[in-house]
Amino acid sequence: MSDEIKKNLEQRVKKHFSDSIETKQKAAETMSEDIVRAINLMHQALASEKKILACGNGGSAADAQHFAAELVGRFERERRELPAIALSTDSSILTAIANDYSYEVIFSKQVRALGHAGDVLLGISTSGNSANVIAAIEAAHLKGMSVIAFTGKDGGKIKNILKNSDVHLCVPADRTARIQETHLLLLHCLCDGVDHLMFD
Ligand SMILES: O=C(CO)[C@@H](O)[C@H](O)[C@H](O)[C@H](O)COP(=O)(O)O
Ligand SMILES: [Zn+2]
Repeated sequence: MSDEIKKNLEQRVKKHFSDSIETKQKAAETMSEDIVRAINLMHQALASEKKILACGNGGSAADAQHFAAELVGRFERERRELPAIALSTDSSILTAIANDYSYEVIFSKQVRALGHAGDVLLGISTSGNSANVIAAIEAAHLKGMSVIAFTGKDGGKIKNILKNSDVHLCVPADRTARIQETHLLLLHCLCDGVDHLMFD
């Protein structure tokens, strides 16, 4: 690799870092109040023995799993297990529903199967437009569940279907990578906030 190519790549890497930092700083300024609302919603559900269902596609599927692992296993401290299920993990359920019905209903059918009133759905979509996350939110509402939606860009279609009692955390960025990086930070804020309220 030539020195010029190396230098160019280093510049690109540094730009990712500075853009990511900038997005997160902007998010801290504009989103903190709503992040606290999300912590409160999740804490109220978990303190009443209710559970969290989480869903998303691609990188957001990984985020849903990451979050469920931190609630069921642990985040930063030893504490009792907290109930959470990622709806993106069971390949038999996912392939059967996508094959027999459609990809659009892979999460909503699981919400109808597993969700109860008082549970919380965490729906993650950087565009706010993934049809299967939208269908999951609609199914959650019909079940009497609350919704926390992680989006970005202009919030997409999801921003129009949320209720006042739901929480919409829309990252102020247009690039999917920046939005996803900030979503991960939001998840860790939720884990920390819930642990603090429940176990400190
Ligand atoms: O991780 C990435 C891109 O960084 C991709 O896998 C990305 O998550 C997928 O394209 C998703 O299908 C995008 O869906 P969404 O965030 O718009 O709901
Ligand atoms: Zn990604």
